[in-house]
Amino acid sequence: MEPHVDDAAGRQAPRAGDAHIVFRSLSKHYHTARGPVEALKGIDLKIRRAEIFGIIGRSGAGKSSLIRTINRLERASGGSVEIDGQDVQRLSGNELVRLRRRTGMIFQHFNLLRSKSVFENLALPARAAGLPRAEIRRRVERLLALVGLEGKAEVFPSRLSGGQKQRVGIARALMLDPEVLLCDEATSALDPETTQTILALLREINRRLGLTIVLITHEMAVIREVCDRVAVLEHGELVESGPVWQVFGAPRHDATKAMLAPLAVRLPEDLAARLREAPQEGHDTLVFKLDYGGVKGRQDGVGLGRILAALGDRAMLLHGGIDRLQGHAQGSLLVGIKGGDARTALEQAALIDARIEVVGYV
Ligand SMILES: Nc1ncnc2c1ncn2[C@@H]1O[C@H](COP(=O)(O)OP(=O)(O)OP(=O)(O)O)[C@@H](O)[C@H]1O
Repeated sequence: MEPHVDDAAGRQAPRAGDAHIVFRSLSKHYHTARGPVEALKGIDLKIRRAEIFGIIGRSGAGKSSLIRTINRLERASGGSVEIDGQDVQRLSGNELVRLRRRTGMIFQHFNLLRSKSVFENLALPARAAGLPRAEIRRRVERLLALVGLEGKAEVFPSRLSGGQKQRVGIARALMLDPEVLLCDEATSALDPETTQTILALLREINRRLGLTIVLITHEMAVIREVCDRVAVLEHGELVESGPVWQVFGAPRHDATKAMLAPLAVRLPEDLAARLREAPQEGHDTLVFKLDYGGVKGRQDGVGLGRILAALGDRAMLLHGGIDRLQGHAQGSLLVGIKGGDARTALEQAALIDARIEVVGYV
């Protein structure tokens, strides 16, 4: 098929999946009274056009510093950040203004002007960009409809719920038709139900407008719900990245495992209370965990026949379940085998295509 050509110079039109934002050996340090703080160290990362990309990390890992280098709210100390091949570090004043128009941003606390109506909040950046009045009015109407706030143009932010304020924030970020939307903890101030509706809206915007969305969050459920790929930062370094099903299905780095721990299947309290390290009188059921996920090719589910064939009919499913993440089966099953000799049981379990961890005996 002929490549689609979009401009007079014959350049190829950007396509979903192309590299859109590229960090090369990016570093950032801050000068503080107590000396330099290395917030980012040698980050190499590509974010693709039209994907939803999540950045996670514990507090102080460098998430805000990283996202803020994209629209140069922070300058890098070394390396580069490119958008469509353009090094944002090298932009002149006017080019920087244009870059900021191409990268909308939304914030945890919405950052709306309280003394201005919704209309005015949306109109301000457009006026600064020199858009004609009629066009501003058209855009405000279209975007308020897109975010589900028709009829709210004259309302003041104080009369809106948190979720509605974030919808205004999203509409404002879209006023200048950006190609990138940066989300800085955009749902962290919202209750779980409102979070779901905002995430659904971000998904819809991503699909309908083909926007590249980069979000930082400390909420793993947000990443799981909405992101295509994810990167994990720890002490300013990129420690792992990949599709969410892979990183969440089989986390490799301790920082990732620690952040995902709250989502992990754990031994229920009643069993945990009876748990022993070795078999004893009355504690002779070997308990182990089978972890499924993060493995290429396992899309259909987990074969019960194989579990039964390997572990025999003394095996009991104690707890857990299998979920689906981006079309991949993943989850954990806690299995018990009564009176089983641990070694034989584990050798048998190894025949099942899962990661195995002995929990103890109950
Ligand atoms: N303006 C600044 N001046 C000095 N140090 C800073 C500044 N901004 C961030 N830092 C330091 O840089 C490191 C990375 O901070 P950053 O805010 O990027 O991390 P984060 O992962 O976003 O953290 P959090 O989840 O707590 O917001 C931290 O050690 C932080 O204290």
